[in-house]
Amino acid sequence: MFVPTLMGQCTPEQQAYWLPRALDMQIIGTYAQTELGHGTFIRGLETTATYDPETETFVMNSPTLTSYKWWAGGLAKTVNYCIVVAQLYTKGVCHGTHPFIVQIRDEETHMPRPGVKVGDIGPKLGFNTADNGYLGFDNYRIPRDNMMMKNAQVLKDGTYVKVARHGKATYGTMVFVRVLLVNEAAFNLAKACTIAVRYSAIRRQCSPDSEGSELQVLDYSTQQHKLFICIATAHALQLNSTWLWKTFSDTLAAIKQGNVDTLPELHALSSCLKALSTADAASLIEQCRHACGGHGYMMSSGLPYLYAFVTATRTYEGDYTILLLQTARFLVKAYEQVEAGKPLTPTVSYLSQAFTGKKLPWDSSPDGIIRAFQALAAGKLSSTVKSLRKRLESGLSYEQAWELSTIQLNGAAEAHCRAVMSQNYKSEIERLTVNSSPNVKLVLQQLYKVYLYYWALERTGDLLLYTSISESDIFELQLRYEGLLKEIRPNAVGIVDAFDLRDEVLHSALGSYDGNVYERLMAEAQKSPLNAEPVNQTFHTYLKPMMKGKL
Ligand SMILES: CCCCCCCCCCCCCCCCC/C=C/C(=O)SCCNC(=O)CCNC(=O)[C@H](O)C(C)(C)COP(=O)(O)OP(=O)(O)OC[C@H]1O[C@@H](n2cnc3c(N)ncnc32)[C@H](O)[C@@H]1OP(=O)(O)O
Ligand SMILES: Cc1cc2nc3c(=O)[nH]c(=O)nc-3n(C[C@H](O)[C@H](O)[C@H](O)COP(=O)(O)OP(=O)(O)OC[C@H]3O[C@@H](n4cnc5c(N)ncnc54)[C@H](O)[C@@H]3O)c2cc1C
Repeated sequence: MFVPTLMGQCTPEQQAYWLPRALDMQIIGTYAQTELGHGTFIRGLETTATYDPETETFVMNSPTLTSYKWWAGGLAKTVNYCIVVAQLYTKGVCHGTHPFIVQIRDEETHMPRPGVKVGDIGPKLGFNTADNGYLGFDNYRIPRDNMMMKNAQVLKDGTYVKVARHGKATYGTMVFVRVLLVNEAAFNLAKACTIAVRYSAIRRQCSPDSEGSELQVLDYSTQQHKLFICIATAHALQLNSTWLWKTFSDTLAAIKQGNVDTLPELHALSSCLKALSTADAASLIEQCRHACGGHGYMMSSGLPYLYAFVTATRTYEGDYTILLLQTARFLVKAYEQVEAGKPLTPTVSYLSQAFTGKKLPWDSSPDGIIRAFQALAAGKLSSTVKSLRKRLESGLSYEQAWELSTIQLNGAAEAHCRAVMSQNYKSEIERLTVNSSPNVKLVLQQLYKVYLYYWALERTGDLLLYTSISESDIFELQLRYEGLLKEIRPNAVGIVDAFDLRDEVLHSALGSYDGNVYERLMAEAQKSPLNAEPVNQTFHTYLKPMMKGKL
């Protein structure tokens, strides 16, 4: 995050100085925004940067315990510089949070600079190879030029000048990383399903009839139900990530031309796609672990590590709930635009036909299911706005009414995102397979149908509310879904092989290409330090005395 922030928040002159140093690794940096007391609410950050025109420096301070920076990766022991987000004061006025480049350690000795308190935050659920750190300042001075001045400037005399065309321009790095995280979610989920599907083809358990041989666990319908949605979702996330990257690049190009009109839509999309992709990837990676039974619980399966790594992505760079609420703000505005007969931006354009007051006629084709997801999102949005307005009519302030409606707002944003993801999944497959063989097309279509049927069956309650789906339609869809799993089964191992992930990348005794699961589990077990000696010294120190009654 250090380098993208240098790229996004510095003037060309600042970039010319800092970027080559960072890219050459002459300096190592991190992004220190979150504090002990605040992560989500950026405006509530407490670190201060007060401009002193006498010395043309900013004085950095951590006025409270809760103002200590907390979490930045590599901050504890590795980095010597960091980007610190602090409340800017000049001429006695607070101008809100701004980013600063701060040297925290000596470039030669690596000692913390006087006035800098830095350390490690301790062990975490995962990410323990990263030295996430804390950081505090005691009247620590940095040169005026170290304020990142692309979007706002403090002149030598202390005059504050706002440059950016958009109030949230300094949040740009977060948007960029949210876009990247959708790709990360796809990649890590692909790893987990490669491990679990390969293992399920090797693992045999139970025999349906007492005479026959035991079945590969991959042949059980319930195992297919657990795993094929993981493969389908990995593709859904990958294709949505490519699409989002293009949307991001287009918006960035427009902003460079001075046009910020598409930024709100990008923010709404990157927020909900980051939220849903990281949450889905984490829960499906855990599902892959369940699918591997006891051996999935071994660190050597690779799955616990993957889960611990990915579940953090649901929180960092904007917590799941918080980001869905950001999308909800955008959706409520879109609702108001429909009411006012104003045009809508592309990803919410479906709303213009959705508020008919009638249930959408059920159609079980893929296009029909996508329309049903859109109807569901529109229906939820409409009910949410009704709740919001009822609360306003009862005399509550907008903020109070909004807070009381946040459960519904999150539901509407999640439904919207699922509809967007489903639509993109389908259209990206169609676009990318124009010249593909019929077999490749068939397999990819089977996968996106699994995604659509799975989520339709997960949301039958909502579909009953907002579409004309009947009990027999649901029954028919369930049978179709179960049939599809059987069609995919013969190709399942080939499909995960096609992710083309090398054994070194999977790092799993269960998921290696050669399928030598048991040999690898045993070889990994031999690495346990407890196997280094036939009798462990704790036997003599504790067990034997206890057994002899001498403890
Ligand atoms: C394709 C290339 C592939 C390469 C692959 C390489 C792989 C690389 C792997 C990548 C993995 C990277 C891993 C890096 C490790 C990361 C470690 C983690 C780092 C961090 O976590 S850094 C800290 C992140 N912190 C957060 O995200 C905090 C979350 N909080 C917020 O974002 C905000 O506080 C807020 C949005 C919740 C609220 O902000 P605020 O109070 O200021 O705003 P309001 O709610 O009042 O809203 C006001 C209006 O502003 C709009 N808004 C808000 N944010 C944005 C934005 N970012 N952009 C545009 N607009 C924004 C709101 O929508 C409001 O608009 P409205 O019109 O008034 O409704
Ligand atoms: C592994 C890891 C690496 C990280 N790396 C960095 C880094 O490099 N740099 C950095 O600056 N930060 C980093 N972070 C911090 C991260 O960005 C924050 O933890 C994250 O943004 C969430 O903020 P928080 O911890 O303050 O959670 P909180 O906001 O305290 O959330 C706690 C709970 O309250 C809920 N909540 C909060 N506000 C509201 C609201 N308004 N409405 C409804 N519910 C609400 C949340 O949904 C959540 O359930 C990292 C975190 C982790 C876990």
